[in-house]
Amino acid sequence: MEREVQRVRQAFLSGRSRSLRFRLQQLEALRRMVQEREKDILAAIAADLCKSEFNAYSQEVITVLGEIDFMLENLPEWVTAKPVKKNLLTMLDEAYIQPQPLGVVLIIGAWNYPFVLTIQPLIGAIAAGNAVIIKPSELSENTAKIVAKLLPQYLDQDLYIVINGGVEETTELLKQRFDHVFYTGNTAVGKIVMEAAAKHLTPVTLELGGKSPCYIDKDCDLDIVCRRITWGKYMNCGQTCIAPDYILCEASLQSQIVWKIKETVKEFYGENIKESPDYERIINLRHFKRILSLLEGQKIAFGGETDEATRYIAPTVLTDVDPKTKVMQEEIFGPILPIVPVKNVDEAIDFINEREKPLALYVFSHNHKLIKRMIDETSSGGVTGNDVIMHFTLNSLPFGGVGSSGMGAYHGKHSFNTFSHQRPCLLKSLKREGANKLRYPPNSQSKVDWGKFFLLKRFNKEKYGLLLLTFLGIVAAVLVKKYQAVLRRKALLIFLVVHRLRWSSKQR
Ligand SMILES: NC(=O)c1ccc[n+]([C@@H]2O[C@H](COP(=O)([O-])OP(=O)(O)OC[C@H]3O[C@@H](n4cnc5c(N)ncnc54)[C@H](O)[C@@H]3O)[C@@H](O)[C@H]2O)c1
Ligand SMILES: CCCCCCC=O
Repeated sequence: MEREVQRVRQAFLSGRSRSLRFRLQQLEALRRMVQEREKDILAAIAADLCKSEFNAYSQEVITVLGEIDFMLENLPEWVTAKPVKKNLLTMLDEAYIQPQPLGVVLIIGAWNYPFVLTIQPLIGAIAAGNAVIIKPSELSENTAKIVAKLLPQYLDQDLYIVINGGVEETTELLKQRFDHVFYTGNTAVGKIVMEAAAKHLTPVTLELGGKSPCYIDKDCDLDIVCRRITWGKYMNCGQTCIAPDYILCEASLQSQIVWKIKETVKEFYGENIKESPDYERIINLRHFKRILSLLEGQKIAFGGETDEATRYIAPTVLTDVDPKTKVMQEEIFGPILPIVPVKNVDEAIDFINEREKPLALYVFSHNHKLIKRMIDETSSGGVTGNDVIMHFTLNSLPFGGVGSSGMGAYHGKHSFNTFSHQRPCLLKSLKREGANKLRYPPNSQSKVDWGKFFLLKRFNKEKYGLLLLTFLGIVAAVLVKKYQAVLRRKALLIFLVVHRLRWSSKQR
């Protein structure tokens, strides 16, 4: 492991990942990989999650291709140094922010969207000029294998490598020194990752989970609301980090919601859900059993059918759920949707605020003010109003958690920033030493007053005239510097005119 990391570091130190041209080439190669090997990628995702090619393409591949296109289009602008505002002391200097790669980045992927959750951070890390070690999740072993097979065929083989393995390999990897660790997965492992990174003072991005609430106001079109929730909850068999975890609504809405979700499930997956190509399976037996245990003692309004052999759990809704029961204590990450009755929006807000900060929050209402109030009075990684999941798809929005749902964010420019160091640069001249004398010892009241003037723009009234004079002097100096060529030409002109006038008067 140590040797592998060393090899990647040496490749980074060669400097070749830094040029804009190289980054664009690698991103184009990655795009080619996705396009040319699409069938293999879709087959691997299908084998891991029992997912149709259509779903694998629209939930994972489209996002990856969109992200690459977005980077290719914007990277030339993002990599350029950005001049910044200056103060009176630095007005003749050069001051700018230069984004630079961090170095060697470790990306630890998750299994539930095994392709996009591994490749999308990789795109950001390449765009920012880093070298990368990718550790896909061992739970989605087919996608892990295809990623390890394809990447070296298209990308620089020393700068970007894949290491496959489970907890043991990840533990070993985490002992190494990285310049950034980007982890997607559960909160408990997030703590392990952060602790390991802290030993090297390595910054981390933690894309974690949590119980994302979904509040339904009574002022709503319930047909539309339930269709959108059904889509987001049962997509990928509920194994989506930002799936609505539970519903909060007034008790009187419960039966209508149950009925409408049931009807929508029929519309989406047909009478025999098991036969639907659009309905996935639970990743493994451990998760299957964990999800089943959440049903114990609950009132199942519909669903609840299971099949251990195929790890099938039907879309299920629970009503009148007691917040103290197990299903409300941990992230469900499966196709079970509890409804917790609340009296009103105030109680819903309190309910959310009494718990850990979730990765996503969903609010449905015709009342825009109510949605804004929910946003103002709660906290979550992201929000979608009157829909679910969709904030993930907009790469101008940073995607990430807050509190126990994670730290840091990515997607689009936010990925580029996550994997870059924003290096502040100030370039001074060795001339104009006069102004610098202000900061050299011995210090004095007069120097402090000058400092106040230059940095805080505060005047000492007695010295007002003097300061004003200095200021005008500086302005004049700046103008002279800026218009040097023009002034020189003007002076020459004046000289020639005067000379000519003198000459003509002598002639007369
Ligand atoms: N925020 C997001 O973008 C996002 C996306 C997907 C999943 N998630 C969250 O991830 C969770 C589900 O994923 P998971 O945790 O089952 O994924 P997982 O078990 O696949 O773990 C993720 C990674 O952590 C590694 N790992 C597991 N145990 C480890 C240990 N003890 N030490 C070191 N490394 C270890 C695995 O090898 C894997 O690469 C859910 O909570 C979900 O909400 C979050
Ligand atoms: C439509 C794609 C959703 C991906 C969500 C990622 C977290 O699990």
